[in-house]
Formats: sequence, C-alpha cells, structure tokens
Amino acid sequence: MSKVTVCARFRPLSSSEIRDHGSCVSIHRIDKESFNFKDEKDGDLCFSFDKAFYEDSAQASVYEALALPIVQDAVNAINGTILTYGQTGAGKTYSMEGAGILKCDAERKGLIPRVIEGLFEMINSSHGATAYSVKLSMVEIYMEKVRDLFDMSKDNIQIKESKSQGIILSGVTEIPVLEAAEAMQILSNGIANRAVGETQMNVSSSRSHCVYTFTVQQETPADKRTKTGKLILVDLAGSEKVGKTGAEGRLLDEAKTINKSLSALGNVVNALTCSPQSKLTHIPYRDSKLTRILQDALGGSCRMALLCCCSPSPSNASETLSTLRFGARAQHIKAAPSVILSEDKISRTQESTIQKKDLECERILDMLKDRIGTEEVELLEELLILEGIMFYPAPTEDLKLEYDNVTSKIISSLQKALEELASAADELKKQNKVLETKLAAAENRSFWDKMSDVFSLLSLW
Ligand SMILES: Nc1ncnc2c1ncn2[C@@H]1O[C@H](COP(=O)(O)OP(=O)(O)OP(=O)(O)O)[C@@H](O)[C@H]1O
Repeated sequence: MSKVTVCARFRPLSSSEIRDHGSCVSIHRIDKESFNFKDEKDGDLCFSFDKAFYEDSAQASVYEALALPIVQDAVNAINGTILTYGQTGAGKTYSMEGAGILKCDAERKGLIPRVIEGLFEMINSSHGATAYSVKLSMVEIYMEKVRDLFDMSKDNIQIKESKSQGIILSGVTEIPVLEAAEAMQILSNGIANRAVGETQMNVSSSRSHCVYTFTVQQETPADKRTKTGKLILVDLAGSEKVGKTGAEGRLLDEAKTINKSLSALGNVVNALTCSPQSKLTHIPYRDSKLTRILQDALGGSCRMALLCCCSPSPSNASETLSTLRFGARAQHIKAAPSVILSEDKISRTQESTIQKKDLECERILDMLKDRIGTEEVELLEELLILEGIMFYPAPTEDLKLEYDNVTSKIISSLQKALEELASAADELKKQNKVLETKLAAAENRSFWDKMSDVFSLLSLW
C-alpha cells in the first residue's frame, strides 16, 4: 500500500490583487511541509502535506516532489496519475504547462515539458536490450463529453473498462513519438484546440478538464511479455462561484458543468476515505466523465499525485480553504499500484481469434439495440469487455468485412445467452430470493451494477 502524494502551492498575488488588497491570506509557514492557515471563522488551521510551495517556489522543485517519482514509475511499467486541482485562476495550468509549452524559459517550464524531458532522458540512458516506445494522446472533458484534442472530429469518445488495461478511451488518437521536441510540438498543437474562455477571474480560463496520456511500452527480446506504463496528467478546470466570476450564457453553462463534475470528484474522494470499510461502500465513479476517467487513479490501482493550487488573495480565502481541505482528505486515499502491468504477447492466430469473437459479440449487441435500448447495450458491451469476453481494441472495418461470414452456430448460442440475459432480471427476481434482496438493496445503483449481479448469478460467462 502506498499513499497519494499531495502538495499545496500558493501562486504569487496578481497585480490586480496587489492593487485591491495589498496583502496575502494569513499563512504562517511551519516547515517545508506544514503551515497554519488563519480562517476568519475557524481560527488557525494547521495543514500538513508532502510539500508546500509558495510564491517563491521554483517550477523545478514542484516537478521533483510531485512528478519525478511517477515518471520513473512509468518507465518501470507502473501506472501513475498527476492532477492539478483548485479554484479558477489558482495556477493549475501554469503549474502544468508553465508559460507555454514551446517557447518558455527554463525556469518557468511547467510539469508537462519537464515530464517529457525526464521521460526521454530516462529511456535514452537505459542500457540493455529493452526497446521503449512512447505514444501520446490528449483529450478534454468539455460539457460532459470527451473530445479528442488530436482529432476534433472525435467529439464523444466513449470510456470503457477492460480487465487487463483498466480504464480505456475507446478509439482515441494515439501518436507515436520518438523524441522530446516532437512530443512538445504535438502537445502544443493539442493545447491550441482546448476550450478556453475569458472570465472576470482569469483572462485565459480553462473551460474543460484536460487529460494528457503518455503510454510507455517496453519490449525485451528474451521476455515473452510486453510491459506498459501509463502516465496521465490532468489539468482540471477550476471550480468557481458563478456570482464572483460574472459568468453568463455559455460561460455559465460551462461553469455549472465544471462545478458538478468537481463535486462528483469530491463525492468519490469522500466515499473512498469516509468509511473505515470503504471497500464495501459504493463508489460513485460513474456520476461524471471525470471520475470515470480517474477511476484507476482514485481507486488505487496506480500511483497518484495531487497538486492543490491556491490563490493567496484574501478575497479567495474560502475557496483556498476548501481546496486545502480537499487535499487533506485526498491524503487518506490508499493506493496499491501493480508493480508491473504486462500483457502476454499474442500471436497473429490468437489475435484473429480474439477479433473474430469480438465481432460476433458486436453483431449480437447491434441486434439487441432495438430490443433493450442503445444505452443498455453500451453498458452491456462494457461489461463484456470488463469480464474479458470481448477485448479491446475492437476489430477494424476491414476485419469486420473479412469475418462477415462468421459461423451462425456461435452467433445463435451467444444470441440465446443474451436473450436469456434480457429477461433474466425479472425471472430471477421471482425465483431467487438472494437476487431479489440484492436488487432491492441496489435501488439507487446503476443499471450496469445491477447487470453485474445478474451476470454473477447467472454464471453465463
Ligand atoms: N506560480 C506562479 N507564478 C507566476 N504566475 C502564476 C503562477 N501561478 C499562476 N500564475 C498566473 O496566474 C494566472 C492564472 O493562472 P492559471 O491560468 O494557471 O490558473 P488556473 O488555475 O489554470 O485557472 P482556470 O481554472 O481558470 O483555468 C495566470 O496569468 C498565470 O500565469
């Protein structure tokens, strides 16, 4: 078990804050990790994190404390996620990108360019026969839709879950990169596609959560397995009090959606840390796209680091306090990252068998759409992937044609099984007291969770 790394960072006062207030919120530094925050209502509150950074802290020290260990992990095939959290204008994007990805002086470079340089340095200095390859993807969650920032025509990417790979963005563009400069250029193009707007709090406010994924794959000739480490950086959109930011129209809609997803994030963190038996508690990952994408990180199957970005202005004291409280709570999340995530190399024959099976499942799911609804079929597909019955990625169009004459015998047996499933809930409710109790207790749970119960009881698969 390891714990989440949590750091706090106070940005410098902006020129307008200096003009309006002149001074910072009252913070008394105790040591490198702890400080007292003076709250008007609650008095002196002591916060202690893995590190606390102030207006005089260097970007390099934030990278070293927060990201360096996670970059090392990714090269060793351990997944990791780094999040920047905080109210609008608190310095999340500055911490993540610095003063621009491409043309930024060395001192002000943010986490992303440093992560890229660190990653390629580690890969290039590794000796031995291991061959590394790096792929990049970049999406934003805007108005509860996942948009591919490398291909804006993909504006509603589906989030799926697989047993072996965890959370997956279905069909997302992944660009192979060979060196740091190429990676920076590609990410800079993606950043240019992000939704940004001007508010009273920030002239360049992110209106979406941005998710950068670096997939590092390594192959050793002697080994029969390939190992993959995923490094995910998330620049969250900032929470905002809409009265304060002066948001109207589209900006207001965006702010409401952002606030809703951040409160879903808060609920997940609460559910994970509230109960001593949190394993038994339902964790509402599916309440927002953000929490669903972060499920692996929050659920503890990979390392996580959180930077709580805070404004030093007295006018933002209550938001700063709530950011610090979020960080303090997140410290209690427990993680047990898998040391090595590996996949068996599969032969071409195995691959074609898998694709054939996937194709059969897809065909049946298509047939079921009319009968049980598109949303339910999507959930069912997720379940099939999760249960390891279907695999990801889905077969290409060419392969679909190639397998057009797939055996009717297998189709009909699968179809029969799915038909049974469609009526199973009602049938079993009558016959099976255990299921009835389970479903009754699960009144507030999603269709998907209920389907899991049905699956496990049917033992169909
Ligand atoms: N540590 C810092 N040093 C110098 N300037 C900073 C620092 N942090 C933030 N800033 C400046 O403060 C302003 C707001 O920062 P930034 O855009 O990063 O906020 P944000 O939290 O990403 O906001 P939003 O959620 O609205 O996107 C920017 O002009 C940025 O350059």
